[in-house]
Amino acid sequence: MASSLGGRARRRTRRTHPCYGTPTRATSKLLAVTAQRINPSILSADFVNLQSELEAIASADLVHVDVMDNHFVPNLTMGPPIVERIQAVSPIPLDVHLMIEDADRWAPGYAELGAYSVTFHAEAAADPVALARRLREIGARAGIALKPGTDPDPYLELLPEFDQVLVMTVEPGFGGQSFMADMMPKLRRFAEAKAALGLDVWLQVDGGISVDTIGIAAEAGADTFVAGSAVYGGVPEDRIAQLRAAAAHHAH
Ligand SMILES: O=C(CO)[C@H](O)[C@H](O)COP(=O)(O)O
Repeated sequence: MASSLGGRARRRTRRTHPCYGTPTRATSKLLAVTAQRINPSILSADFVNLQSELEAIASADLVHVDVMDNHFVPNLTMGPPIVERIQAVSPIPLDVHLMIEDADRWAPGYAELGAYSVTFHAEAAADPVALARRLREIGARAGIALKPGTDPDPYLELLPEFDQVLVMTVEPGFGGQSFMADMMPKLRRFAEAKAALGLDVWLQVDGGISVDTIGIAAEAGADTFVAGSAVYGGVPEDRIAQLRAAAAHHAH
């Protein structure tokens, strides 16, 4: 599939991290024994000072970049030009979360600009498997996200096609919402499928993650935690350390 980001979608050097290396299928195998990941969401950062806000979270694992189009969700954030600049200056790899319609068309461009991981919504993709394969072919980790109301069943058997599953623990669109503990049975279904299939797919949660809720998600099988207001609502480095400690307490 050709990229639809026009001249901006030049292939970029993928920003790697000493802990991760290049995100190939082989690397993915090595990551089977890794611990949990804390991915701050820059949705809660000061958008006027993004570079210093990125430097403030250098102790995190990946930076979660929320791309919203005001169609798939009722909010608008950024597109390829800004993500490309974030990619250029971020001290840690990019975990791009696309909350946009027509993911089949737009997602490959984010992989081409060098994002380490690109997650699209199941509800916004016509052919999730073909799209995931395309993302992997470009060199990114392929993620699929499910809104709270989306049935996990069709995706359980597709798990080998993905490097990450994002179980939304709020309705996508805004930071600062309350954690939906009733998403834990869905998360457990994916954790069980992951174990049964012997996969190292990352299970991510996003929305309302704090020191009070991260343990609930970790207990249900999450290993990758997105936190916006919980990180940027204080001193980011301290908040990241606190979240890491709280998650580790409940690690599987
Ligand atoms: O995807 C998102 C919203 O759709 C954000 O990543 C999420 O809301 C993070 O914010 P918070 O941790 O404050 O809930």
